Amino acid sequence: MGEKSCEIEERVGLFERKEVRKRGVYKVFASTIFAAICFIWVYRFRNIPYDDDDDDDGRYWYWLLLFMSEFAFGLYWIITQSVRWRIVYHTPFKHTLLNRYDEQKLGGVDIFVCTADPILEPPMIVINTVLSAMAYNYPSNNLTVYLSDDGGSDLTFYALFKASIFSKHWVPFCTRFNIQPRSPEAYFATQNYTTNFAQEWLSIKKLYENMKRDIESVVANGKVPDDARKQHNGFSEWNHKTTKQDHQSIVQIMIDGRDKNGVDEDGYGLATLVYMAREKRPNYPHHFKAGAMNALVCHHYMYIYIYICMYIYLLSLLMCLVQIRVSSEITNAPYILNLDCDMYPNNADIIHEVLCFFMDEVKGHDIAYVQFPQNYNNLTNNDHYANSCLATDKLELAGICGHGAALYCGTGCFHRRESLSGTYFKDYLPNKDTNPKREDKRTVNELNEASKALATCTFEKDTQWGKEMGLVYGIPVEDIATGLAISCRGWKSIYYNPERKAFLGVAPTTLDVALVQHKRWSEGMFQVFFSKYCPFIYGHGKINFGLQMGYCVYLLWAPMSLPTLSYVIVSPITLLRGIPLFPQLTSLWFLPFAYAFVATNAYSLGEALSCGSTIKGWWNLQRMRLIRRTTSYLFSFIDNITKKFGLSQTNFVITDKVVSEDVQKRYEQEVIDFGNSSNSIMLTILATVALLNLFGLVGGIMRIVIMDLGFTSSSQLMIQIMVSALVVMVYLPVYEALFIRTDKGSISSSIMFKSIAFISLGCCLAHFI
Ligand SMILES: O=c1ccn([C@@H]2O[C@H](COP(=O)(O)OP(=O)(O)O[C@H]3O[C@H](CO)[C@@H](O)[C@H](O)[C@H]3O)[C@@H](O)[C@H]2O)c(=O)[nH]1
Ligand SMILES: [Mn+2]
Repeated sequence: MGEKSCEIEERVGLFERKEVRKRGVYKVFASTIFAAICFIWVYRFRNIPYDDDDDDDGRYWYWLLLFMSEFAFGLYWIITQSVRWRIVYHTPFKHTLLNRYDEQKLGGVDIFVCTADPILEPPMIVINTVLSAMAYNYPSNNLTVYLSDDGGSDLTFYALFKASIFSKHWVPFCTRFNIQPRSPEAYFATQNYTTNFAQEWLSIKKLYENMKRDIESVVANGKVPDDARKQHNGFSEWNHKTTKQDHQSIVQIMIDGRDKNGVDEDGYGLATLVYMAREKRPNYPHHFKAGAMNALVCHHYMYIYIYICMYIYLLSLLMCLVQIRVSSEITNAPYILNLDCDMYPNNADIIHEVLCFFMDEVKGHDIAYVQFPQNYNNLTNNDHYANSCLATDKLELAGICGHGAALYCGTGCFHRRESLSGTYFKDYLPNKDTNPKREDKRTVNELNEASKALATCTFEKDTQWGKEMGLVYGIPVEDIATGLAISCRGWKSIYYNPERKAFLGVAPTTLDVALVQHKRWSEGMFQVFFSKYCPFIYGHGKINFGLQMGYCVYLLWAPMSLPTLSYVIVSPITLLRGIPLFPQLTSLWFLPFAYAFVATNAYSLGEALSCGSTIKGWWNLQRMRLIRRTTSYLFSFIDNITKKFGLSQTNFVITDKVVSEDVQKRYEQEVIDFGNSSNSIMLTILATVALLNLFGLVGGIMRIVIMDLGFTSSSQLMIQIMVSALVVMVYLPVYEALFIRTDKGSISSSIMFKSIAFISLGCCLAHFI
């Protein structure tokens, strides 16, 4: 009986949690790899060549380096098991939700779109995201879209102004014909002319193209024409002195959902649309994206702050006045969706699904946020920059979910408002008033002015913003640190990867941009590891050990550069010098090395294929992994160290979202674009590693063939030959870019000469060890 009622209770929930079964086989397999790793450690430890003094060729040091590397690889492998041990998926039941609740009572959603630069992030991309967010299948009076413009640019404002007009046609078009995706650019690019509503299709497309032409020409000129300025009061906020780094706070409500004029062409209400550029002054740190997010989140808390002050200082009679003010905020919706400007909503029904998680009567109250994977709409078939992380999205993040949490990835994440403000779960009192649409009598102008005060530089001074409240400051991956902090305050979170992708963004299309992005990520994550937020310390006793380890899979990207680099340098150098470092083929000790290598790679290939990758895609991933580890991660490791000594400061290099035609063409042909690198030192290292392994491989083979080494000596060098051969195979496109290609995306000869100089210097030095 008890069992039965339990089953019904499961079914009446708004979502279901399912653990992937049959992981037993995997666990046995993983144990065999673990055994192999242990054997490798034992072999290294027992055979340290102390007494190799007959010819002092530095074998001891090379050996030690490999030992440390293998130790690190092994430990890292163990850490990665935490995200594969218990894989959990969630399914929401949105029909149950809609049957059970009146849609109007579901609660408001505030959508924050962040942009930072009208050149790197073209306003057309930004407004496509805004328009698709406005077109969600959700009651418009409960939907507000805020655009946070860290660029403080009137070009972006102009684009948003145009978009606000276009939305009056676009939103009803979307709902009338129930189309997807609702980003106009993506829609017109992928959905062909349809005969069902040909007339409307053509006319809306024309409207869109006119708007696009206007915006693009204004952006190209870099100046909003005077007649356009007259169309909206908001333009008066900009004058000739306004710059990106120096301007007052600007808040403009572009569409007021309460207003009679805030309706679409069919007479239905539209979502409220707000433009916001927080104040920026040269002397105040602005904390990049985290600062932008906090300026948006804080609306609500400013009032709570006033509320508390007044409570203490004023007569209780005044209380009701204050309360009126608290409840008469701009929106103060209970849920917040956070989006990067290039991540457009691709699934118009997703809000209902997310609310299933938050509103589940039994399991929903402790969920702080629901994170979606980062997906892209511009990937090539074999994804040659390995931008999509298929296995990460399908398995690893679901594996972290097995520990009751999700990684907050900065975009495509729905938050419960309180969880972002630093509230501990134990102190959380669910707000029963889910319909925050206030009966606010203030005019748009009054609201604009009131909100400006909340977006000033000084507002956060001496407060807990960026520390205990809001998104964490001072770390380039504010998202990861914030998510961890929320989990440690007792909240749960959910990772949800629905069939139809919820959001699509723009992936980097050149190697340079891809590496810079990974540098920022790995740097930020390693910084988290070394900050007070280190999961093992900060999370101790608050989150389970598996989750602490799960975080480290990502936080430790940067230091993993060192063992990888040691491997791909030591192996060719010792080949050139004929120093054996591995067991020979006939020795039993050869087995653990071979097994660990073959088993982990075969598994990773199988995993990638089962997650929808191609063989070539997997191969590309191996190349990118090696490139990232030897460049981006290395530099972020070094930068982290220099930062510790105060030699450099946190920075946030924005990912470039524009591409020239030439670059786009190479991208579509899956040809790696090495060119135009702002960071030629990364390319030099890349070329050095590639050439060194080529020389090592050739040198090693020649040594065996020409010097006619006996079987024993040559088989002792076999693993080193294989390591270098693998690097050479993975790096084939690098040699092509060095020696064959002549296009703009190839590697310049000056870089080649620099690397050859490096190698010669390195080999000379190696002789002195
Ligand atoms: O001073 C800044 C810098 C950036 N941004 C915005 O932050 C977002 C992410 O920047 P982007 O350059 O596209 O970085 P990505 O590497 O693509 O971003 C990922 O990684 C970041 C952390 O490194 C997270 O903040 C992002 O949400 C996540 O998508 C963009 O919308 C920017 O407009 C700001 O609002 N203010
Ligand atoms: Mn981005």
